[in-house]
Amino acid sequence: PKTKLLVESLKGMKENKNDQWTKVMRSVNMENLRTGYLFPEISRREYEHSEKYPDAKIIKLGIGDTSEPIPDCIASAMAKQAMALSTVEGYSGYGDEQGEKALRKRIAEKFYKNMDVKWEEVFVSDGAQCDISRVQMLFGSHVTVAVQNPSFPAYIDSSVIFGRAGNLQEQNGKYERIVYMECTPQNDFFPDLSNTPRTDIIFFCSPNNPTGTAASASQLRRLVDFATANGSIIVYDSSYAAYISDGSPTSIFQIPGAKQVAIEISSFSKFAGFTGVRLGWTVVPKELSYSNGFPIVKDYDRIVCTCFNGASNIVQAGGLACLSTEGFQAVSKVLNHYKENAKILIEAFRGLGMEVYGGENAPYLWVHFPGSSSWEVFAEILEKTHILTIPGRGFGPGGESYIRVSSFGHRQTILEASKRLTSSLRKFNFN
Ligand SMILES: Cc1ncc(COP(=O)(O)O)c(CN[C@@H](CCC(=O)O)C(=O)O)c1O
Repeated sequence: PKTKLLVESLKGMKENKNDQWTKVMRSVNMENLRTGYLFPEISRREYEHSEKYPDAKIIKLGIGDTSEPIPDCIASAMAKQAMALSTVEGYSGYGDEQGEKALRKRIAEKFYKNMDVKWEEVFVSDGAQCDISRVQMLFGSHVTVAVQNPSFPAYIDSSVIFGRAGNLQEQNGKYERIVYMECTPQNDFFPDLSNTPRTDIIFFCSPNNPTGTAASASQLRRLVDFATANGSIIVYDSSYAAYISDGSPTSIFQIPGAKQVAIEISSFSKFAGFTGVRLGWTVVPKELSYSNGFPIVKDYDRIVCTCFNGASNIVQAGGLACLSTEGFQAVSKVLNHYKENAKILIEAFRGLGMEVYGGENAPYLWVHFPGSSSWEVFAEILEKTHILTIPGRGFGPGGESYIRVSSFGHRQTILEASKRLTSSLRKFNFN
């Protein structure tokens, strides 16, 4: 297969007779990424549609990008920090690559109370997306990976880039070395671990993108027991934990024993509107070790120091403000706005007799169109209502016949989307 990829890349070079080429061969892992990353493709479709219908008011319920302004007390804290940099006494240069101690301590207190997570195990970053790849740097290309199916694409695509996915199997759209753990309404979106092969790494996202469901304490207990029995490492993505409304665990570290088997990645993006500001964190417990007993946190610290020079001091000031009493009350109000949006959209789809999952513990609805191609449903909804969603197939084979609908948006926009969907979906003929 590698030869096949090499031949293809050489063929690619021959088609381009005029360009000046280097003599450096393209990575076979990059060659193996056979499709573009999902979200830029959605943006491209949006652009195409806006070209076709220049007067249409496109409603964006696709990419999970927040829409409401950052509360003033938080933006002011960032502005204040920015202005301080213009003074001799306020100026500061490189900070600790692991993050400012005050913010690390505040994150540990706010999100990991009574979970025995120490501030020294919290690494502040420029976002969860980047940390997914930094965590991947911890492991060799021989390492085996399991993901939920459907799954946020970054876990699969970064595994391909790091050479631990094998080749894409065209017939089923799966990478041959990745274990896909089926998550469906039939199994309450939690994989059947008794039929799941052992892998070194298990990526697990809860609340889940794209299904919008949150794993229960008993399910996560089973996941931790499974990883403990197999000597595996769970990479747990809790980027949507702030949306949990039904008492499900907000962290894997609420489960006893998780500190011996899990790393947790999280983000300010979705609860504080920091998608463009860029702030996240990763918890690597001191108890977590490789098979030779070496503490993984030491390698993660080395990676952070070598590959990342720390999150912006201005942004970290914003992060601290988010976690103040005033700041967290303010962002909680915005969270409730998005939760209300989700209820409006659920009502619209359920009013049409559709199967809708998620939306209670996450800002995503997972809407089922049995027997339909998700890309066709996506295209038909965009064409008929000028509403952008995301085809479930973009999250893996398990997403076929679903679309993901995000609840980020101004209230008027969501009400307009609800009206359009209600009036138009009845006429759709999905089969
Ligand atoms: C599960 C999960 N983890 C991490 C991230 C990224 O977090 P940052 O802290 O902002 O880096 C997202 C964003 N998913 C969004 C945006 C997709 C994108 O543009 O990459 C989504 O699924 O629509 C996510 O859904």
